[in-house]
Amino acid sequence: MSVLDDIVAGVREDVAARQAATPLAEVQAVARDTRPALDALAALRAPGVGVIAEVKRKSPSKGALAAIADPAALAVQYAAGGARVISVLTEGRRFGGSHADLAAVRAAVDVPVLNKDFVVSSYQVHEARAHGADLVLLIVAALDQPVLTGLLERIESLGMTALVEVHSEAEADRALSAGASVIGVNARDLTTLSVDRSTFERIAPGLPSEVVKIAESGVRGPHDLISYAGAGADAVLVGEGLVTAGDPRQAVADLVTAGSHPATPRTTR
Ligand SMILES: O=C(O)c1ccccc1NCC(=O)[C@H](O)[C@H](O)COP(=O)(O)O
Repeated sequence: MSVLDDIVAGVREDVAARQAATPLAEVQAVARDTRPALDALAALRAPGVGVIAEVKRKSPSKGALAAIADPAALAVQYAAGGARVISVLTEGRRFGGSHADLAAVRAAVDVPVLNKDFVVSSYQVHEARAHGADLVLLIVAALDQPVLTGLLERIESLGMTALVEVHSEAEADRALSAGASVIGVNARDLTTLSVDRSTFERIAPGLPSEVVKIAESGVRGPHDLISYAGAGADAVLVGEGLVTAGDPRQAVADLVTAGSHPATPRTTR
């Protein structure tokens, strides 16, 4: 079984347990009372290369990364450094996250918040909204085409934005067919877990100019952001490089400075 299949199997079990405890109608009722989603597309289309800063405790590839006792405090540091979006990993078994993390971050910052998880059912989309998410990740490799399209439509019907993650040209075609307007190219191979930044350079130039292009994984400093920007990134998504930094606010600020430098290229729309 691949890492992705293993993670998704655990997610399905956890979702079934949550749904048995809290029926969809209750989650939807909470979602209806939640502040409307922020316009993440506008944030991602702002000038300069944006930084999506991730709250990430551990991962299958690296194990424990950072204790993060107070995810909201970390998110406040990220926002103070100029992060355009905060990403919160909510998968529990392999990443140590939770919806409580998502809600705490949402309450602490004013920038859009991404729910980064392995979403395979519409129940999770409603959970994301009920906990204040503005964006929701969809991983093409984990979804067949009708489910991908249906989840994307559900996300948008709730006023949120879908970040559709791909690892190959074929997956990028599927993301576009489903109607994605924000596509993340993840440099981390979900079979080997190795990071190859050239994946973005290969896939991004083939995406339509109006699609927002996010380079995910492998950013360890401004030089990586500049390199992704040269290949057309509108934003980078950074986890490990920030949660392991001594000063996360400064680490984000250094990336933001690199991303807003006039010499840093960015796709023109
Ligand atoms: O990080 C992992 O090991 C991982 C393994 C399997 C599926 C997803 C995984 N990570 C999720 C992400 O996409 C990253 O957290 C995100 O892109 C940030 O990456 P990084 O800056 O390299 O921590």
